[in-house]
Amino acid sequence: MQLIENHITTGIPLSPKAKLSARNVDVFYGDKQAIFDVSLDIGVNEVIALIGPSGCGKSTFLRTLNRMNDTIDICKITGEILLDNENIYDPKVDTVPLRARVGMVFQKPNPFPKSIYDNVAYGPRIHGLAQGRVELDEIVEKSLKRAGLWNEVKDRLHAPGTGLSGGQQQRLCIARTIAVDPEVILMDEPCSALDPIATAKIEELIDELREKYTIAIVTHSMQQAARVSQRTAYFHLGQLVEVNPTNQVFTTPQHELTEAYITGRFG
Ligand SMILES: Nc1ncnc2c1ncn2[C@@H]1O[C@H](COP(=O)(O)OP(=O)(O)OP(=O)(O)O)[C@@H](O)[C@H]1O
Repeated sequence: MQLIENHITTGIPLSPKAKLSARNVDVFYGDKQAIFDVSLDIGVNEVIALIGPSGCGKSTFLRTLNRMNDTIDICKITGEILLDNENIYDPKVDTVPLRARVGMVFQKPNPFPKSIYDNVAYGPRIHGLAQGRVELDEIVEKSLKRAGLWNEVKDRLHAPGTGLSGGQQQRLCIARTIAVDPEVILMDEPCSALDPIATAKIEELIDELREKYTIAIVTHSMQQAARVSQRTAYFHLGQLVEVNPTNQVFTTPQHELTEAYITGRFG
């Protein structure tokens, strides 16, 4: 693998404080290297979009940020991911509370086969976040409100989550993530299974969630990256080629590979 010259990877977040910092991260699936020496800071209350051609390693990199790759046996990671300056790959880090702090929303909405209420209450119950029913009810209501779903479901909280529309299911999954009070939300193409109206709702929601959380979103849609993110990171063949303010990436990209991608010359 030839390393790409002239990375534009200063990686300095727009906000002064980094919430997550990747340092020299390499990822291997067996003998095959999928991520090459990626360093990137993600700021507090920032939405960063990860873009690039299919197979460039966006999802792999995203999954390093909450050790979701641990679930893949052949996957090995070197380097460091610092969350508030602590390396999440330190052997003493427990991945269960880590994944509550750094929650994840997947491409395909994946509610549990439980009621709407129990989907949201699940995490708070296992993490012991509520003292009793009243507190749990409050967490469920607050999370559904924050995910913009409360008004649509408040009269049927005990109906199955899987009975909702695709867009509602994705907002339910966001409510489930929010319910355990995360600090970072990772989103892996959260709208790719949704229609344009449901997509617009999730995009509005991402903008609102930014006030409270740090968000990293993988997207195939450059329009979506432009609408929701403050910075955009362009990946190419497992390398981080450029990270810059989103409007700059889409108007005056600094690297020729970014320019080729955004002008549709490959991807
Ligand atoms: N579980 C796995 N086992 C082996 N190789 C994998 C695995 N997951 C991803 N890869 C490989 O790692 C590389 C990066 O894949 P990844 O899914 O991270 O890219 P991506 O940019 O998110 O792609 P896409 O946009 O198509 O979702 C690819 O070559 C892919 O084949």
